[in-house]
Amino acid sequence: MQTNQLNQARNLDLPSREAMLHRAPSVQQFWTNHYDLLSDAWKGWEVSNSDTLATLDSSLLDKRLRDAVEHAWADPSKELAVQDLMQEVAPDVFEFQFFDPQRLADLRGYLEQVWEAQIPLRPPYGIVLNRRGAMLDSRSEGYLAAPSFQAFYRQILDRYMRPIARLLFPEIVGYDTQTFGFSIHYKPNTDTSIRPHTDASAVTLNINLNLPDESFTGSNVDFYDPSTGKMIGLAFKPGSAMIHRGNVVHAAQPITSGERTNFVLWLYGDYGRMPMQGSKRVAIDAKQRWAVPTGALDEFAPF
Ligand SMILES: O=C(O)CCC(=O)C(=O)O
Ligand SMILES: [Fe+2]
Repeated sequence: MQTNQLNQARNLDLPSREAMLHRAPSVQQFWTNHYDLLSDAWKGWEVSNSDTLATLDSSLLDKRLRDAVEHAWADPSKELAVQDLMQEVAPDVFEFQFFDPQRLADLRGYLEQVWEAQIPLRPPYGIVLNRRGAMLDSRSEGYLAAPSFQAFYRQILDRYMRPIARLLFPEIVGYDTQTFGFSIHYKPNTDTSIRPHTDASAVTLNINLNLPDESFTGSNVDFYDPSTGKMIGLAFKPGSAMIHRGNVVHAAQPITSGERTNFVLWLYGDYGRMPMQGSKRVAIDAKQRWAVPTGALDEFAPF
């Protein structure tokens, strides 16, 4: 009975933030031991909230992007129309409109209901422990396992992110079979910034979820420009996305007012493999880009 599991999940004793910060073995054990219970609880939650939960589908995405991507799936020779929507804003960093800002309220409303569900969610601790973030991929314990969210997440990765990434960074083909994702939230005095780092991904898609009236100051994401040795500061707009190779050094500047919410999605190869730095861009046929890998997802998680 999923309602029973929903109650059981809500009554679990969560590890303390202290223990999470120290990455105590008991914390990992907590999430591993309760993996199935928590997944079932999210299923039960979705059933009992089906009347009020927004429908998550491609209608939330920018229409131009959706149309160009749909055409490319139907006829890969049309893929350049997708590339035309991408703007190179730093060397090998591309910005484009991902969500329709007017539709983001549906997604954010859904995520608000997720927070109110009182089902334990594991926060991401890639570099820092982000308090109001969640793991999104089924390989991660304590992930957001609600089936409708998972279908949406998979659609974003398989139908949008992977072919777009292959178009921009052809050398990642074969290093893009596996998926990973988390959400992050910045707010002054809580989680404010991330120091310079690279991601353990072949490619990263970072999508902003701020509503049009949710402005913020600070919180630029800086990307390293190897030609000048300097960082280029870029600002997210509601629903905009940046896509870059995981090995580009980047950092999030402190947020000084407001809040910022993003989804961060990664692709890499089986068991975390990544292309070699500077590996050759091999030309491939457009048809190979617009395809979903047929192998199974493995269980490797970078954090
Ligand atoms: O602040 C951002 O949007 C970037 C986050 C990031 O680089 C990361 O979580 O690895
Ligand atoms: Fe990063």
